Amino acid sequence: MGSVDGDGEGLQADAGRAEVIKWISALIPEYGLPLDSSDEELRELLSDGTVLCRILNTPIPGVLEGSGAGYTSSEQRSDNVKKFLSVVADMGLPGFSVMDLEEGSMSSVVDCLLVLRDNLNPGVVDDNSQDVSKIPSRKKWRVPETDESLVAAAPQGKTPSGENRGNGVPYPKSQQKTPAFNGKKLREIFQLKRGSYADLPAAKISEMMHSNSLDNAPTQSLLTVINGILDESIERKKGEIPHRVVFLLRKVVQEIERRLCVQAEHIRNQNTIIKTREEKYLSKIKALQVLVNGTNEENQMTVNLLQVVKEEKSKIEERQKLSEQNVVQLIKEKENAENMIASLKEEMDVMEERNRLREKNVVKLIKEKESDKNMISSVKEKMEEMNSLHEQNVGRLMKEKEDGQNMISSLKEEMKEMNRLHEQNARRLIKEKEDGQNMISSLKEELEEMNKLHEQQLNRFEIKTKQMEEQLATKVKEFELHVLQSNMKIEEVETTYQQKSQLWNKKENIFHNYMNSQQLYVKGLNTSSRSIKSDMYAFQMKWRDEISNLGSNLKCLVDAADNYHKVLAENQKLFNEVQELRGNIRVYCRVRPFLPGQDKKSTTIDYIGESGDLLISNPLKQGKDGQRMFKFNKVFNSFASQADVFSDTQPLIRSVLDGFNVCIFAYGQTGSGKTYTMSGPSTSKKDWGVNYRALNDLFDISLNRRNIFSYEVGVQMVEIYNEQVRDLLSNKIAQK
Ligand SMILES: Nc1ncnc2c1ncn2[C@@H]1O[C@H](COP(=O)(O)OP(=O)(O)OP(=O)(O)O)[C@@H](O)[C@H]1O
Repeated sequence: MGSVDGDGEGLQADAGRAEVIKWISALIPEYGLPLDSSDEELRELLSDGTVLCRILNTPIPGVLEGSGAGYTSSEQRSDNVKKFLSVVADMGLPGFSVMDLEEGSMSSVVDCLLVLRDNLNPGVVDDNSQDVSKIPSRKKWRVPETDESLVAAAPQGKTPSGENRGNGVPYPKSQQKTPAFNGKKLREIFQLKRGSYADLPAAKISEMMHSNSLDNAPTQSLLTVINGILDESIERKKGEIPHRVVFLLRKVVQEIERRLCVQAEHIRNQNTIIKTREEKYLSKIKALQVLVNGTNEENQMTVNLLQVVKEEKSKIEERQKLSEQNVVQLIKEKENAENMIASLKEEMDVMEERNRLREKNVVKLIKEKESDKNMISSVKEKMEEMNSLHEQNVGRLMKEKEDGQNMISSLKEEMKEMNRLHEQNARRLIKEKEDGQNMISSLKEELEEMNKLHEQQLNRFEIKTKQMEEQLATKVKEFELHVLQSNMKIEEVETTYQQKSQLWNKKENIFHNYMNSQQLYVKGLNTSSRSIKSDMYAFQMKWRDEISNLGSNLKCLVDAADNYHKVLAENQKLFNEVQELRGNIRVYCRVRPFLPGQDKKSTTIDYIGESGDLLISNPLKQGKDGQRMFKFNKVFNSFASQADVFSDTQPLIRSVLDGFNVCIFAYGQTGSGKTYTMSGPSTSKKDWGVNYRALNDLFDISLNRRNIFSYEVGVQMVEIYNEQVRDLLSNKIAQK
């Protein structure tokens, strides 16, 4: 007894690969591979991408245009694979790396194809069947709690940048999809009344699915479609939601999810832009503040410089004042010196006056001397006169000598007295003269000394005056030079000061203008920043409201999905009841076509009815026995395919997975086609008999329900021949 559940990963991989090979063989029979093919054989089949494109093109014709078979260059092969991956990504399914197709494990490729098969479910399941394969996918779309989870759950192929999602394959843009869907049809779908979604033709839904109209549809319309489908599914308890509608529902939910992601991304981008702008504005404001501070510092420096210039100016003014004071002092000194010179001149005048007086005195003394001389001469004359008189007297006296001897003696005495007196006077006069002469000489000496002193003083004064005049002149010159230099310096400083002050005035004006413009600019920036902030706030509020609306809608959707599970369970129950009502025991008849070499004219089939009637005619028998009518649940004519035969038994397979016992067996004479019907003439999927198809369905459904149920499948193959049961899978040949 063999079990399909493998314990190891290798077994699982083999089973998966076999599934994929089975599916590919069914879709494209000419590429059929044996089920036990290796990874390398599968890689060889898929590596040029043609088979992958055909896998998509077969159930969805035209989804990949221009990806035909035949000789393909390496670029074409790569293009084919990329196209395939882009469509898979657009469907929101996991992909694989192009490198996986070239080397290494094929597990990711096999997984991708299995999921794709589950999603496409190509032609095996009819429209009435319940496609439970969406259950795990719906679980994947569960409404995320936060924005981050929204982004994480988003289909990566829908990222705005359209970049790889880790496998190095770029996703195509929406323009690469199938031709545009007619907008009218989309509106019809969006405006459908409740209960009419299931009636939408598959072609219309398929057309819409492969267009980009969902991308352009308003979110409210998409939500209306979801609500409509869910309402309809709840109301249609006895029916099921067709696969195409479920696929539409899934597509719509996927679109909403994508929009949520895009919106979240958009909000995040807007936030980043606002933050960047804010940082930019802050840095600009900082730069302006730095500029203002720098300008203030520059101003401060200029003010300091001006202060220094002012101080220098005040120093120069002080120096000028000092110089002026010096000049005044020098002028005063000059005046003093002049006064001194004047006083000295006056003194000199006084001395000259004195000298003049002294000269006058000397003249007076000389005059007195002369008068004394005159007096002496007059005295001498008088004495001569007296002598003459005396002689006259002597004569007379002689005469009177006798008479006058006495008198002569007395006269002699008198004369002697007179001579003594005269000698005394002469001596006194001589003395006086000598005194006068001494006085004159002393006066002369004194005068000479005075003159010498005066001359010396004069010379000194003159030298001093000259020196002072020279000093004064040099000082005046120096002072004039100094004053000139100071004036020049003051002029220079004043000019530079004026120039600098003009420059700084200009700079100040420019700076003021610049500051005003910058302040206006900053005000403008602040205003625009505030308006942008308020816009963004409004925008965020709007998006928050919209996201909360979407959240509540999605919550409703989740609730509806929960209800959908309940309805699904009810539907399953109802389905099994319907199967029971159709009959627990069903008998089908299959008419085998003639084998090669058999005479086709010898057929006994007269009539095959739609409701299971079979009329057999036997030309060898006459009358009633010649024709016999049989009644079956259904009769398959000789042209019925394996799939036709299986289609009626297929619903029963699901009942097996819901816990019902089902037995299908073939009955008939040797060579009637039992083995053909149950097993099929070959392993090609087209030729699969009921067994293979039933097992395939079992595996498919159990795989789709793997997140909900865990099934254990066992296979037993027995043959009952001549009322003896034989185990056909036993290794022991004789075991019964
Ligand atoms: N529907 C059919 N179309 C074409 N060929 C058929 C069909 N059914 C049976 N055959 C052919 O008829 C022959 C006999 O079929 P098959 O072996 O299935 O008969 P059987 O009932 O299993 O015989 P047995 O009881 O001896 O095993 C086979 O060659 C098979 O290919």
